[in-house]
Amino acid sequence: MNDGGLQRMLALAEVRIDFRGLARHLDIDLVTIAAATNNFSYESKIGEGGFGPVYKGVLETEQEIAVKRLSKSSGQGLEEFKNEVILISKLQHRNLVRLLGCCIQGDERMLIYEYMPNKSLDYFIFDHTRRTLLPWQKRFDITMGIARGLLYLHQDSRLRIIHRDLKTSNILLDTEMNPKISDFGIARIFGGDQSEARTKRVIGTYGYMSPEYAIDGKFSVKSDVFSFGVVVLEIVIGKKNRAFNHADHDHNLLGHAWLLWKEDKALELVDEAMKDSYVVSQVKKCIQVGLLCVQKYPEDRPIMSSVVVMLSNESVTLPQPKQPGFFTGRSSTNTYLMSSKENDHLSPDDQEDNKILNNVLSESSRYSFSCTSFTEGR
Ligand SMILES: Nc1ncnc2c1ncn2[C@@H]1O[C@H](COP(=O)(O)OP(=O)(O)OP(=O)(O)O)[C@@H](O)[C@H]1O
Repeated sequence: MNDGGLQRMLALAEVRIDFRGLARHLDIDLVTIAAATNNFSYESKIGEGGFGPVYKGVLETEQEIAVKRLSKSSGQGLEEFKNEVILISKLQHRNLVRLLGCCIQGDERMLIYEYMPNKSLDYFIFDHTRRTLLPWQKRFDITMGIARGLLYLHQDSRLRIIHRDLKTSNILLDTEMNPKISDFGIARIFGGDQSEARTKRVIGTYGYMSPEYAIDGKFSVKSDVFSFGVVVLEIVIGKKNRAFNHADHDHNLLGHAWLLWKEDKALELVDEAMKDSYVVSQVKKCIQVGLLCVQKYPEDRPIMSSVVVMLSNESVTLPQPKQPGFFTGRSSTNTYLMSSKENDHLSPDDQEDNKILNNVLSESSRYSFSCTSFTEGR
């Protein structure tokens, strides 16, 4: 075993040993949670994620909580559940959602978080009316907050953590609309100087996954950076990458942004809802940073510490973004392939990517599939 593998094993062993103590420390019993959520009543339910329903509750101390109740058919095993508990309980940053406790009793597994009254970022930016509640300055602050939260995960916390499912709906908003990254169910810890891993079980959300992760199962800080880039572009443009379509071409939001960027028409991308509120230099910078993050090759993408510097420093000169990964969208015939005319303009590499994509992407937005001949990094 190489040094990276050994260090990762040690890091994992450390957190697993910790788990026994942590579980006791964080344990909230079922009776308390049932009382807080009015026995998981229909009225208390605030959402439903890939792993099960989420309820709002109020503890006796009057603290508001969000209870993520793992459904028995969710596919999230005890391991993934423990993973989320271990990870979040060890992390403390103002841009990460705080875990208050967990419950493992009989068949029941629950995670108890601080309650975020303003739901998630997608609830605002993809809604025709609510998007007006997020003027430019707020969107910029949210972008910075997400960048700082991700930087903490990648570099500043005691562990190096790859989130693997960063997306607009995983950014929760507190009372002041500060962003908090949530949903660590499939996050992975890297040990020592490990920088990349492969998995046979690719889980994530189409529209946010980098090409190397979706196709090869390879993940690293750079695959999170790709997802971050998609989120940044969605924040500025106010449209969802996956749902985007355009009358003149078959590109997704990334491809569309790249086309306009190259034609020096980036400002045409800006969400109409904030037409009067944005700062041109900041908006252009965010689009450029977004495009740098979604570049096809991981080595071309910046790391999060550079992203934070780029976003917060007016005088930094940024490189020109190269072609994004996965920039073709869904055509009207519901295929992920570009039209043959457009496909002809692509390099053989990209044509191959498109073919593979067409084969692997299913209709469900959250999916899991196996890549052959890769070893599981776990
Ligand atoms: N701490 C919280 N406070 C308030 N609402 C929350 C909280 N956590 C989750 N929610 C709400 O519950 C919904 C479901 O969240 P969850 O994290 O389980 O899934 P998701 O991110 O929407 O989807 P997926 O599991 O497919 O990634 C979210 O849309 C969000 O509005």
